[in-house]
Amino acid sequence: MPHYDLAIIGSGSGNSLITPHWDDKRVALVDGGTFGGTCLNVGCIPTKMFVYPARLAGTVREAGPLGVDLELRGTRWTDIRDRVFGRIDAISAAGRRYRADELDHVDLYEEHARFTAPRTLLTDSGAEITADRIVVAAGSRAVLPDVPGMGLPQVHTSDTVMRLPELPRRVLVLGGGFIAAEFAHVFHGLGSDVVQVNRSARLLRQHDAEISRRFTEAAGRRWRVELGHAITGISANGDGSVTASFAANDAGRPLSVVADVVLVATGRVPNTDRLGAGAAGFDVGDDGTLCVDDYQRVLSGGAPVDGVYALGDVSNEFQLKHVANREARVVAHNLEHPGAQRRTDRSHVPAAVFSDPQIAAVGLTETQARERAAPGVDVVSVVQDYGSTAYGWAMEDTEGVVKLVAERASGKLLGAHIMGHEASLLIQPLVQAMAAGTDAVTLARGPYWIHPALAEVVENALLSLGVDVPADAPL
Ligand SMILES: Cc1cc2nc3c(=O)[nH]c(=O)nc-3n(C[C@H](O)[C@H](O)[C@H](O)COP(=O)(O)OP(=O)(O)OC[C@H]3O[C@@H](n4cnc5c(N)ncnc54)[C@H](O)[C@@H]3O)c2cc1C
Ligand SMILES: NC(=O)c1ccc[n+]([C@@H]2O[C@H](COP(=O)([O-])OP(=O)(O)OC[C@H]3O[C@@H](n4cnc5c(N)ncnc54)[C@H](O)[C@@H]3O)[C@@H](O)[C@H]2O)c1
Repeated sequence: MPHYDLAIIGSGSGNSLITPHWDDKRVALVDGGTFGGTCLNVGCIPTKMFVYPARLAGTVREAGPLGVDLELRGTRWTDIRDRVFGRIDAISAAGRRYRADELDHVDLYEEHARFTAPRTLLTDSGAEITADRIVVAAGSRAVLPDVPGMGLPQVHTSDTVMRLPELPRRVLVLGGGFIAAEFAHVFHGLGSDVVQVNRSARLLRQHDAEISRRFTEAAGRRWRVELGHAITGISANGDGSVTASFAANDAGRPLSVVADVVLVATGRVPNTDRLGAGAAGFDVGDDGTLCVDDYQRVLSGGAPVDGVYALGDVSNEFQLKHVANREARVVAHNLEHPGAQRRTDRSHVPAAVFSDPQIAAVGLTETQARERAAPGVDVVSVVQDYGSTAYGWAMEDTEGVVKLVAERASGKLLGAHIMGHEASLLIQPLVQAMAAGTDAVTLARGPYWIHPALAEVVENALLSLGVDVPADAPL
């Protein structure tokens, strides 16, 4: 039975734990999927490499009102796909080769493993691995509704839909979250007829209600959006297409949609259930996450298990790569400095939805801020249009908004929500301010804001927020 100083389940964010500290020690890296994990192979990176060309195609629509008559002669799906995976597959292969062949102190196990005891793993081929320290970085996977037809070859998840042999003529997108919003934009932008069907009444409903409402309307202006319908089944038609059937949530009419490809984007679950967490006695949350404390130590009966850590989608509810990366840095430190353990700070985690329009958010929604406000604390909010700034005029923008939520008396920023061009860039000064504890007045009046950059919409939102301005505030 091989024994290691460190065993890691998952070659996504887990791969970054193999620092020079381990050069003179023995490390096992176990991954039953594609080397490099979700973000690299089927997640953040390839999706954004599809989003960008889809966005370029969309500029044709935006240019006309500005007096620039562009014509879209077509998009080349196979060229786009091959550019994306030509780059990504090579990175995954090189990473795999490095770990498998070039590092004497690392053993790569390319199979699924589960715990049989807190520091013992059993792989599918029967190899038993013990280690002084084990890190679980096993990620999450897509879940599909339990209805007939989900096994049809036309039905895809984000794992497979980017490798299609050709651009489908008709795409049905199921769901109203991040993945659905991004892929509806990709396929619409590249030229497919897209129908997005969501069970609830708004898209991106975890977002601030104002943003969610505005995004639902904006998406409906681009592709067909059907709300309040739950899938009941998918059946194959004789011509290679499928028909998906939906029941209305209320007394409304049922719906059926014919499509060549169905993308199911109805959420992801942590891979905890396939890890033998029960055999090891680890705590599992109601949402299926492996329970960890602030130091990323896996818990058993509420107490940390010596030497066992977890990070990323398997153990946090964010399911975001920048959170997994941060947690990996904390775990790497804690493995290397057992006497000086550090905590993960998750207080101001931003996220962006790379759809059209783009969305970015950090902190509380207005509803959450009002519900959570301490007695006597007044919460204020503002919605500032991109179109109220000079750059917004240049763009002839009619959709973009910055929404801010803050405490009136202290000016403390509680939440920021942006929809529109490069929302993911515009939000970053607000993320920085919230992380550093900079109040709205100081952020608005301290630094210079470049004129007439689009960032002025953030400056103007801060200035119109309605927080109290101290007498000695910068002018
Ligand atoms: C379509 C899509 C787009 C996304 N876009 C973004 C984005 O733009 N920005 C963002 O921040 N996040 C995005 N995410 C989320 C992001 O990809 C994840 O949060 C991140 O990859 C999680 O990293 P991880 O290390 O926790 O897990 P992963 O990268 O999933 O790694 C887990 C690895 O563990 C392996 N594994 C699992 N169980 C076992 C086992 N029992 N034995 C052996 N191996 C096992 C798997 O094969 C996998 O390789 C996206 C996700 C998807 C699906
Ligand atoms: N840009 C990014 O950062 C990015 C991009 C993609 C994915 N991600 C991460 O991946 C995670 C998973 O993405 P996702 O879009 O699959 O999940 P999600 O949780 O964002 O959305 C799931 C959607 O599916 C719907 N749904 C759930 N069960 C359903 C059912 N049975 N029938 C119909 N609809 C159903 C939900 O109402 C919701 O609209 C996200 O939470 C996010 O953290 C991030």
